[in-house]
Amino acid sequence: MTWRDQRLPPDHPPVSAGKAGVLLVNLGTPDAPDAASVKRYLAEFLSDKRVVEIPDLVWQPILRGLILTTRPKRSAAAYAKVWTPEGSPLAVITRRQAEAMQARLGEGVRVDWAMRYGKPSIGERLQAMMEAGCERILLAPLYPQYSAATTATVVDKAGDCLREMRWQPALRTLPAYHDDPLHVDALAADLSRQLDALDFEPEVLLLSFHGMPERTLHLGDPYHCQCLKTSRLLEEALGRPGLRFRTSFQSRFGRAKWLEPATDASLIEEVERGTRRIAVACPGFAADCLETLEEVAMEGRDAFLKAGGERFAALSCLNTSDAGVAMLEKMLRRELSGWINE
Ligand SMILES: C=CC1=C(C)c2cc3[nH]c(cc4nc(cc5[nH]c(cc1n2)c(C)c5CCC(=O)O)C(CCC(=O)O)=C4C)c(C)c3C=C
Ligand SMILES: [Fe+2]
Ligand SMILES: [Fe+2]
Repeated sequence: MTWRDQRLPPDHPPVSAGKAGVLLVNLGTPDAPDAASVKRYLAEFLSDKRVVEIPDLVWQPILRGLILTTRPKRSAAAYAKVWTPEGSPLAVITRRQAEAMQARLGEGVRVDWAMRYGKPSIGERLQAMMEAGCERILLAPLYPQYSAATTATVVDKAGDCLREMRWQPALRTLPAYHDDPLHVDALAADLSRQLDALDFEPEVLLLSFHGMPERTLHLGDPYHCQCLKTSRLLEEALGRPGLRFRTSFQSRFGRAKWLEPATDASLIEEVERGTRRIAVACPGFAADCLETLEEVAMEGRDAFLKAGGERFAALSCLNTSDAGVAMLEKMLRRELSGWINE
């Protein structure tokens, strides 16, 4: 007989315990594609010291006085172009990924999802999981490549929330999976399927990753190297000798130097060197979002065609594709080892 089988005294608070849970986390997104919601979201996101590594005394006046007075309107217009009836693509896809994992992992594990910035928050979902009896939680930041600005800040936030709990869950975290054969094979299978379905043959496959300030590379962030490794492994796994591969970094923010080459400049450079047919994939994003659907698939396409390119295809992220959910299930089962019946 375990303590759980014993009868509790009548005045004892209710006990619900013994389960394992998985919390999928992605970056975060505004509640609505309007300037006020985007402002709230950006204020939280860009005040994170893991994201903008400038002392508050210098940064907060720039953020409050300049960025939050100009950017929300422009970003809201971009969000409006990709918003769906169910909400922001990033939130909708992350929720569907969690639903797919719940169906695959079964009732023995509780699967939930959260956003690092905005809603549903990590704190709210961790609390709900604890209340549902999850004494063991696998925190899964859905970033294939590690960076302090993404992966680490998810763990920081979970730590902040746990600090407030009397009864804490045991915590595991999903490591970055940039070179995990499960990830590389899933990307290769899914991108092959999409390339085969195109009505043209691209000359170039551009692999576009979210950028980071170049300084973070010199400070020891492994993000840049992990992006390049994903690219190399993906090129090998795709095995398409007729296709030329190229890696670039998108979404530059602020005045500092960011990782290069930039995606927008690379697209124009390709046209200048004679490329007319291109496909772009974003293997640093687990789910399609503003950066892939608007910046690459809309802005990138327009710029490429305007410069003289003829065919442009933006390929989807793994999202809830067969390859994507099969990969996620295998990775989660591996990380849950010993916590669930295999
Ligand atoms: C995939 C990894 C990501 C890294 C690394 C990353 C670093 C990073 N981002 C900014 C600034 C912004 N990013 C924005 C959107 C955004 N970023 C990621 C992912 C990474 N960011 C995603 C998935 C998204 C999309 C969110 C969505 O709602 O769809 C934005 C907001 C949009 C805008 O106003 O342009 C900003 C700002 C910095 C400064 C940074 C590294 C230091
Ligand atoms: Fe970003
Ligand atoms: Fe590197």
